[in-house]
Order: sequence, then structure tokens, then C-alpha cells
Amino acid sequence: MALRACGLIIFRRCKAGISAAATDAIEFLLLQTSYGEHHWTPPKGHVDPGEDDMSTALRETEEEAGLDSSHISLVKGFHKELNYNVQNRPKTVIYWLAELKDYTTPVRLSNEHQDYRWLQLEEACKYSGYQDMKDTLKEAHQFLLNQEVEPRQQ
Ligand SMILES: Nc1nc2c(ncn2[C@@H]2O[C@H](COP(=O)(O)OP(=O)(O)OP(=O)(O)OP(=O)(O)OC[C@H]3O[C@@H](n4cnc5c(=O)[nH]c(N)nc54)[C@H](O)[C@@H]3O)[C@@H](O)[C@H]2O)c(=O)[nH]1
Repeated sequence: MALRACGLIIFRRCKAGISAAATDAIEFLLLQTSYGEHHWTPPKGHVDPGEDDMSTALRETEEEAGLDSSHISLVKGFHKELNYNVQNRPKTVIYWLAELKDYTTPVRLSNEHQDYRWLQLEEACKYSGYQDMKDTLKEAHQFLLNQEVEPRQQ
């Protein structure tokens, strides 16, 4: 059976970017592991026995970034499944999208991570390096762009 992990792609919007250029102000949170290849991913982790996927995503986000459900708003309609191999075992990772409500809320790392960054799309893709995560970040960004355009057309 595939390993299963769940997490949240957390983003925040810079205060300065409220007008037409708002989308340039979107920053994604990536955490760098303190072990292994020191790779960068959004907060996520393995599903515990009996735990549902969303509970895992929220628990891991709180454990790894110190952000709980009072700090974030889930974005409805965005859900992405990544499938890759880890040491020759298939792994499935489910991500939802969530906005940090207050731009200034601090991130608090656990000992699983050694660093974090808030990154605009292009930089976030470079830090990740994985094609499937780059595609996911681009899709999330586009999803947010579409959301911003729609209200203005009404
Ligand atoms: N000392 C030590 N300890 C480790 C190590 N390893 C784990 N621990 C322990 O496990 C606990 C973590 O538990 P959780 O937090 O519950 O799980 P996850 O968050 O799921 O964490 P993982 O790091 O296990 O899983 P991934 O991020 O999935 O990385 C696995 C590999 O997949 C590749 N990869 C990553 N992302 C992508 C992607 O987006 N796209 C693609 N295509 N590939 C991607 C990349 O090649 C990477 O090397 C830690 O506390 C440690 O104690 C290790 O090497 N040394």
C-alpha cells in the first residue's frame, strides 16, 4: 500500500498588494527539512492510523509551522494529489490550500525543519525543485488569480 501524507499549501498576501497587482503579492510557505536532502515542501506529514486526511493536514501544519486553524482560512475548491516514490515505495500526498489570515503571524518550526521561507511563485518553484510540486504551486497561484478576477466582473 502507498504511504499517505497530507498537508496544506499555505500562502499569505503582502499588505501592499491589495490593488490590481495583488496577485504578485502572494507568498507561499515552504519549510526546509533538518534531515536528509534538506528539501523544501509545504507543511505536511504522514496520516496516523484512524486519522482522516484533513485532520492530518491541520495537525502537521500546527506541529511543523505553529499555525493552527485559527490562523488560516481554507480555500474552497482547491485540492491536489501528488504521487511519487520514496525509496522505491509509492507515496501519495494530498494538499489543500489555505491563506494565513494575518500576514504578520510568526511561523514556529519544530525540530523536523531548520528553516522556512515565504516565497513568490517563481522562487517557490526554484526552492521546491520537484516538477509535480512546481505544477501544483502554479495551479494554486492560477486558482487564486481566477478568484480575484471573478468578483470584479460581476
Ligand atoms: N534522520 C532522518 N529522518 C528522516 C528522514 N526522512 C524522514 N525522516 C523522519 O521522518 C519524519 C517525517 O515525518 P512526517 O513529517 O510525518 O512525514 P513527511 O512530511 O511526509 O516527511 P518526509 O521527509 O519523510 O517525506 P517527503 O517530504 O515526501 O520526502 C521524501 C522524499 O520524497 C521526495 N519528495 C519530497 N517532496 C516531493 C515532491 O513534492 N515531489 C516529488 N516528486 N518528490 C518529493 C524527496 O526526494 C524526499 O527525499 C521526520 O521527523 C524524520 O524524523 C531522513 O532522511 N533522515
